[in-house]
This record gives sequence, C-alpha cells and structure tokens, in this order.
Amino acid sequence: MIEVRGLRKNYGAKVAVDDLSFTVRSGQVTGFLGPNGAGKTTTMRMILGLDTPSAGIATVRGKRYVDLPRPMRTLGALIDAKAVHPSRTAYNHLLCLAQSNGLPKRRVAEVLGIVGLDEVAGKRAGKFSLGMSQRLGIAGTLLGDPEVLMFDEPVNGLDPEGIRWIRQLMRRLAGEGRTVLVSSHLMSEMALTADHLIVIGRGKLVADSSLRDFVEESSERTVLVRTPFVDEFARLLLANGADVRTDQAGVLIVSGMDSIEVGKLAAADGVVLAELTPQRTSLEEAFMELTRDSVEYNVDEGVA
Ligand SMILES: Nc1ncnc2c1ncn2[C@@H]1O[C@H](COP(=O)(O)OP(=O)(O)OP(=O)(O)O)[C@@H](O)[C@H]1O
Repeated sequence: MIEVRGLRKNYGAKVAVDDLSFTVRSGQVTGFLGPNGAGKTTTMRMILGLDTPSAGIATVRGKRYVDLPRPMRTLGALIDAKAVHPSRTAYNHLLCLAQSNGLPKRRVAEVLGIVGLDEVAGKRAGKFSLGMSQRLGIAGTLLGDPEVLMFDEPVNGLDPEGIRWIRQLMRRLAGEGRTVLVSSHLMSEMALTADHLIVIGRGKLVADSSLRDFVEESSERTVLVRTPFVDEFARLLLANGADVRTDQAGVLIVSGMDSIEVGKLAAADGVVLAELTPQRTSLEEAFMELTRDSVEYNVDEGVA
C-alpha cells in the first residue's frame, strides 16, 4: 500500500505538486493519470525518496521509503529505463543491483527469465532497444520480489507487442496481490490496464475512483438527432429541459434526455427524424475535458 498525504513540491515559485492525498491499494493496478507536466514523476520521485517534499508525507507500507529497512524488498520502482551504465551487460547490471542491496544472486537469473531477457543477458545495456531497456528496468524492480511496484510511463515509445507485454505483466503482478502504481498521460492505455484511477492536473487531485465509476460518471451520454427541422426541434428540446448543441448542419447533439424521450417528443410534435442515435463520449474525451484547465501547454493558446 502507498499512502500520500498532503504532499507538496515547490520548485521556486512553481508548485509541481499541490496538496496531494491518495491511497494506492494492493491487488489492483492503479493508473496515475495526468497530462504532461501534471506532476506524476515528481510525486513518484517523492514516494521513492529521490525528492524531498516541501510539505506532506508519502509512505510505502506505513513507512517513508528512506526509513524502510530493506527498501528493494518492499518497493520496486522504474522511473527512467535508460538510467543504466551502457557498457555493463544486462546480467552484470542486475548483479550489481542485487549485491549492493543484499539480494541473492539467484534472483538475477530469475528476473531475467520473468522479463524474457535470458538470451541477451550477456549483451551490453547500451546496445539495447527502448523495449529491451524497459524490460531490463522492470527486471531491476522485481529483484527484491517487492510487494509494491511503481512504474513511470512504462509504455512510452514502445511498439504494440511491448505495450501488450507490459500490460499483461502489470495485470499479473496485481493478480499476485501486489500494489501496482503506473503513470501515463494516455487515458486509452489506462482504460485497458487499470482497475483504479488517480487523475491529477497541475499537481492537484482531479479524480480518485475505480475505472468503472470513472467510465460511468465521466463519459457523458448524448443523443445524436438528424432532422430537416433542426431549429424548430432544437427549440422544442430546449423548452422540454434538454441541452442542445449542433456540430454540423442538420444534426443536433442532445444531452439531459435519453433517446426514447427525444423520440417521443419528436413523435408527439410530428417532427420527422432521419436519425436518432444514443452515443457516449470516449474516455479519452472525458479525460481531456476533466483536465482541460490544467494542461500546461495548450495547443490553441501556445503557452498556458
Ligand atoms: N527539478 C525541477 N526543477 C524545476 N521544475 C521542475 C523540476 N522537475 C519538475 N518540474 C516541473 O514540475 C512540473 C511537474 O513535472 P513532472 O515531471 O512531475 O510532471 P509529469 O506529470 O511527470 O509530466 P511528464 O509526463 O511530462 O513527465 C512541471 O511543470 C515541471 O516543469
């Protein structure tokens, strides 16, 4: 379990993380979502004791990371997959990590097997592709067989096969009862991987809910109506309490009323409908809507 309470990080006048509190539970994958610059890496670095909070506290199984007696046996974290000595072989990299953390040598071969790097164990890490580096980084997190795992944007830049592999590994680790926190700026990715979502924007908590609830609450239900009588029907819908907007000629997007009610209203008033389709905004749209005010660099405005 990871607990974050009132966590804050200032860089001069910049507030990177702003009074953040959340709990990451065991046995599930928790997606840590936010647009670029939202403060995900900074939060993870504070959980890992790499950055000191300006205020608040982050604990792993009840203790600050720096106070854990055998940290790698409790928390395995991957923040930067390229932070490996390039001339070291994969095997030696893991062996150094194991030895400096009092972990048994046999774990090196075991984790190389888990991530599927056994055949390239003797290759220099500097020659590894991004996907292989990511696997090596993950092997390092698993060395201590920790109960808690944390990955910062693990699928960034990976090909579909690499993404699928990471997704399955996260699910497996959570299935074994571990606590898995994984950051991403892609809602679509988290929708496929996470059970629970913690969403932040500009360092602040925006949402903390199960994926199911997030889908239910965030994805707005609308009804698409195509009719030759847009103006008249829009007035009728508004008068009956619906919200109406129009994206293209001859089409109304109705919210606040389901498709049956819209159909009944049209029938009662003799309005001819060419189409009546219930629709749902995508999760990606819901996420963008939720964090719209907190995106650091807005395409329309240049710099926020
Ligand atoms: N060492 C630092 N000095 C000054 N500002 C920093 C530092 N580290 C991060 N920041 C700023 O803090 C904010 C949060 O950055 P952070 O890297 O935590 O965000 P993020 O959500 O991980 O985004 P990304 O996905 O782009 O890495 C950003 O505005 C960033 O520029």
